Amino acid sequence: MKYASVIVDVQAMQTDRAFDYKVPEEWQQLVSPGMRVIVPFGPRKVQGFIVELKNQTDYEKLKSISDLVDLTPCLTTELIELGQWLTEKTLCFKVSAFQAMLPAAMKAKYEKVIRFIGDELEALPFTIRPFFEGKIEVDLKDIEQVASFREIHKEIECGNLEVIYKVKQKTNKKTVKVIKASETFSALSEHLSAIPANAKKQHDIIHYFITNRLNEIPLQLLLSETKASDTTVKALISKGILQEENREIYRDPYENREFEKTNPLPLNEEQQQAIGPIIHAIDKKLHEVFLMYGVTGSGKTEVYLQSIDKVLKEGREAIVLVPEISLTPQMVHRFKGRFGSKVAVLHSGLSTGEKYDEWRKIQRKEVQLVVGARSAIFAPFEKLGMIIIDEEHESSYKQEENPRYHARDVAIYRGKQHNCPVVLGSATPTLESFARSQKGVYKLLTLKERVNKRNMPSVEIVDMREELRNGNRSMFSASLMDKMTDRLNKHEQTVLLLNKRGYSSFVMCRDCGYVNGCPHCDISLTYHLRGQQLKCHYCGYEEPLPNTCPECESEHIRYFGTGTQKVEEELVKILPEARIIRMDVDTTNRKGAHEKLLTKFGQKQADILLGTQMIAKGLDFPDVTLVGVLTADTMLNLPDFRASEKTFQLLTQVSGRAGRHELPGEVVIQTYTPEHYSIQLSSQYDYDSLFRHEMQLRKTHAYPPYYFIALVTVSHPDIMKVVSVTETIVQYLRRNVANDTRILGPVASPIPRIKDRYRYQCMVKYKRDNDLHITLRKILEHFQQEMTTNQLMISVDLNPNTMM
Ligand SMILES: Nc1ncnc2c1ncn2[C@@H]1O[C@H](COP(=O)(O)OP(=O)(O)OP(=O)(O)O)[C@@H](O)[C@H]1O
Ligand SMILES: [Zn+2]
Ligand SMILES: [Zn+2]
Repeated sequence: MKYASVIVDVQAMQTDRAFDYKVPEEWQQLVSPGMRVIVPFGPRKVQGFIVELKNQTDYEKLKSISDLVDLTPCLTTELIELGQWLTEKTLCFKVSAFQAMLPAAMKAKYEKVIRFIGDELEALPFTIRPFFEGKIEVDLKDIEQVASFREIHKEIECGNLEVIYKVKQKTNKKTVKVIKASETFSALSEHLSAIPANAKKQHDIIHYFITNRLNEIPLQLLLSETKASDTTVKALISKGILQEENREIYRDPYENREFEKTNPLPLNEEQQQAIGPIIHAIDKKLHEVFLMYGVTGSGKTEVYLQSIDKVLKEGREAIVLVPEISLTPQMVHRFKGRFGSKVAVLHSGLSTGEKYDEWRKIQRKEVQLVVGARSAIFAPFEKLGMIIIDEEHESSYKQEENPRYHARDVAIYRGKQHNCPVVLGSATPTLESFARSQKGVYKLLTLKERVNKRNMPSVEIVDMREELRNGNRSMFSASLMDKMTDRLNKHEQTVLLLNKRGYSSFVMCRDCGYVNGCPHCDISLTYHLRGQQLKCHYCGYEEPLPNTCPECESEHIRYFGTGTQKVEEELVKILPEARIIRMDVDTTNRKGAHEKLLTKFGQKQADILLGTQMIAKGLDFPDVTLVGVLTADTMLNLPDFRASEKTFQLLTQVSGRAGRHELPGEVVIQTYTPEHYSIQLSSQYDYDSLFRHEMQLRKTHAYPPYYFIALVTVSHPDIMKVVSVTETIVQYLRRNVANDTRILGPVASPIPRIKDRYRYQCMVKYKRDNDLHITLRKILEHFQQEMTTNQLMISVDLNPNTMM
C-alpha cells in the first residue's frame, strides 16, 4: 500500500476528485480507508479523507502524506461509498458529503489525546508505559516524541489505548475520580497489619476493598460507604496502597434519569398484521421498503419497538429517525424504557460534546440502536438490521443546505447495502410515498384504527368570517371559547395550535398602508413583542418599532398578525383562571426548556398548552380532550405546490393529540377558507380522498410524484448579472434536456432579494432524464470561476422542499 487516494477539504469543482499521495514507510501498516490525513496541497496543508489505498499510481512525483489525523477510520467503507453516491445524487462536493456524516466535534478544532483503556499497564511497551503512570490520558504530541506511530497504533488495535478528540472550546470531557487498589487482595491484607491500629478509618477502607473484592470505586461512593474522609484516602494513596485516577465518563444527557423498564404489549390484530412482513424481512435479510400508514394513536411506535427487539436479538443494529421537534422526552423515554443502555440519542438539543460522545458509543459498537434526527442516518453501524423513519412526511428530513440530501433516500440506499428492511411510518404519508405503495414499490401496511378502537376526535370547522359578521372580533370563536371553558370546569386539558408557518406578524400604517420592509431583503420585517423590535428572519437585520409611519408620519401604525404572545395575552384576559404554558422559539431556546414545559403540562400543572408547530407531533397526554387550531389556512397561501398536502398533514397530526386514552376528544379548526378541500378532508380524516384529489392536481400541473423537480437558484448583488446568468442557464438547459423535460423560467424567486443579493430561478420538471445530472454539473463547472471570484452563487436543489 504505497499510495493513498485522498479527497481534500477544498470545496471547489477542480478539486472535487481524489488526489494521490505517497504513504511514508512508517505509516504503511497503519493507514486505512476512512481515515483523515493532513496533506500538502499547493502551498498549504489541508485535511483530507483517504478513500482508497493502492500499490500503483498514474502520477509521478507525488508528495507524501504529512500527518495522520485519525488512528482508527472515522468512516466505514460503506460510508465512503455512500459519500460517492450522495455526491452524484445531490451534486455536492465529495468532501461535503463526508463531512455531513461526522459529528460537529470532529469538524471543530480539537486536540488528540491518547487514553489508556487496557487492564494492565505492564501490557504497554516500555516506551509508552511511563506516560500512563498515574495518568490515564496523555497528549498524543507528547507520546509522539518517543514512540512511533506504529507502536501506538498496535496498542490501539489490541485495545490498550484509544484516541480521543478533545474539542477545544468549552466541551471538556467529564471525569470522575476513581480509587483503585494498587495491589492484590492478599497484599492488601498484609498492609493491614502494618497500619497503626489507631488509624481506624484506614483499616475500614482496606477492609472495604477486601470484603467487597473491589478493584476500583468512584471516590464519592467510597467516602459515603465507609464514612471516611478525603484525607484518609489521601494517606493510603501516599503509602502507595491505593491509587487515584480521573476517569472519563460519557456526558450522558439522560444520566440520573430513571427510565422505567417497559415490556412489549400484546399486539392487537392490526398491529400483528403489520409486524408480520417486517419480521419476515428481518429474518430473511431482505431489503424491502414498508410504508406503515397508521392513523394517529394506532400504535405504530409499539410495532417499531417490537421489530427493533427482533433485530437486536439477532445481533444486528437499528436506526430510528424521528423529526427534530418530535424527538421529545416522551419519545426518548419509550426507546430508553425498552432498550436501556443499548440506545444512543442524537439531536440538536445536545451540546457538541454530548453529540460526539453519543456518536462514539455508536462507532465503538457500545450501543445497538440510535434514535435521532436527520443526520443520525449516517450512524457508522456495520451490521444494520433495520431502519425506521417515523413521521416520514416531515419536511425536516430534507437537508436545506449542501449536501441537499433526503434522509429517506439515504435510508433506502443503506437498506440495500445491508439487505435490511426500511420502515416509513406516518398517519399522513407524503404523496410520493403513498403513490409508491400503490404501485407496489413500497409494501403498504395499514393501521386503520386507534388502539382499543377509540374513536378519532370529532372535528368542527368554524368559519371565522361568519364570527366577524356576528360581531366576534376576538381570535377565539364562540364555540372554541365554550369548549375551553368547559374543559377548565372539568379539569381536562386543551392544546392550542397557532399555525405560524407562512404567517408573519408585520407592522403596517393604517393611513397609507406602508409596511416596514428589510432594507437588504425583499420581505417585510417581523414584529417581536419582546424588546419592541422589528426583525428580518432572513438576514437578522433589526430596528426598533417606529412610533410614527416613516412614510406619512401618521401615528396609526399597527401591528398585524398573531404571535403566540399576543394569543397568550388575550387568553389571560378572557380565561383569567386558566393556567397557560406557551411553547414557541422564545420559550424553548434554552437547553432543556422544551422538556420542562412538557413535563409540567404532563403533570397537569397547566390547563392549556399554547404553541406553534412544535406541539403538533408525538405528544401523548391522557387528559387532553380538546385541540383548537387558531388559523388553519395560513400555509395555504404560500407559493408551494405542497401547501395543501402540508396543511392536511398538520391538521391531522394536531387533531391526533386529543382523546388518545379513555376520555373522548374534540377538535375545533378556525379558518377563513372553510371550503378548502384540505381543511374539509382533514376534518373527516379522509386521507384517501385527499390523495386522489391532490394526485389529480399534481398530474394536471406536472408536479411530483408525476414529475421530478430540480430548482436552480442564481443570486448576485447585481440584478442584471443575475438575469443574464439565469437566462444563459435556461438556454443551455433547453438545448440539452430530454424531450419531455420542461424548463420554466427564468423568473424572480418568491423572495426576490436576500442579504442584498438578487435572486432568480428556473425550474426543471422531468420524468426520466438520465443526462440531467450531468448537464446540471456542467453548468456548475461552467460558472465555477465566477462563483469563486465574482460573488456569483448558483444552487441546485434536486427535489426541493420549498420553492422560496
Ligand atoms: N397493543 C397495544 N395494547 C395496548 N396499548 C397499546 C398497544 N399498542 C400501543 N398502545 C398504546 O397506545 C398509545 C398510542 O400508541 P402510539 O403512540 O404507539 O401510536 P402512534 O401510532 O405512534 O401514534 P402517533 O402517530 O399519533 O404518534 C400509546 O400510549 C401506546 O402505549
Ligand atoms: Zn403611513
Ligand atoms: Zn433582511
